[in-house]
Amino acid sequence: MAATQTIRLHNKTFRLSIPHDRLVGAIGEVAQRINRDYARRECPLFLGVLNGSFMYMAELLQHIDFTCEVSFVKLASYNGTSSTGAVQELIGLTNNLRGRHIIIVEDIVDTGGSIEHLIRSLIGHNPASISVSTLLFKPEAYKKEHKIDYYAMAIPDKFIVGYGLDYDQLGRNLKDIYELAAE
Ligand SMILES: O=P(O)(O)OC[C@H]1O[C@H](OP(=O)(O)OP(=O)(O)O)[C@H](O)[C@@H]1O
Ligand SMILES: Nc1nc2[nH]cnc2c(=O)[nH]1
Repeated sequence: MAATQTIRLHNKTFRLSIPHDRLVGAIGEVAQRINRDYARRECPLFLGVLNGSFMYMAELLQHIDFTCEVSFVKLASYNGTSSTGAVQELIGLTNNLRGRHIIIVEDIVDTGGSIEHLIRSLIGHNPASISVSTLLFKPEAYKKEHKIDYYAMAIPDKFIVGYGLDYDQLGRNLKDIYELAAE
């Protein structure tokens, strides 16, 4: 079924930006790169960042063909359509990470504040390696140094919702990605 062209969440209008089939195709391609790079590493751990990563994690893992573990942590920095700049504490990390190969799974890397905070916390646990995988990457907004190893799509610096991403908690269930329309 064709995707709805515009939607309304709270008081804002969003228009269709990336249809579901393009998301799934791009995720399949990034998964093949991860499969090649991690084929010989012992039991890598995919570490999803809640809430937004649940859709990307679910699709990505269906394309991964090596033995792996999956876990989730939570961070939160966004309020409404702009960053609060304050990344909250990492919660929910129960795994022993010493010597593990960790692949962080994010829905979006924007300014990079969240992944920088997460990477700093993870380094303290002495993992064997850390890489970053994200569904969407905003290169124009990114302000940090850490390499974004695996991104399915680079997008312009516009606020988007859908496929796990929210506007004030709404829109996470949308199967396509929508961008904020000019008022
Ligand atoms: O690169 P940044 O500028 O830090 O932005 C990216 C972060 O923002 C979103 O999380 P958010 O804090 O909105 O929490 P959520 O996943 O629960 O919606 C997203 O899931 C990333 O974690
Ligand atoms: N929903 C949503 N969350 C974000 N977190 C960082 N950037 C974005 C964005 O464009 N949309």
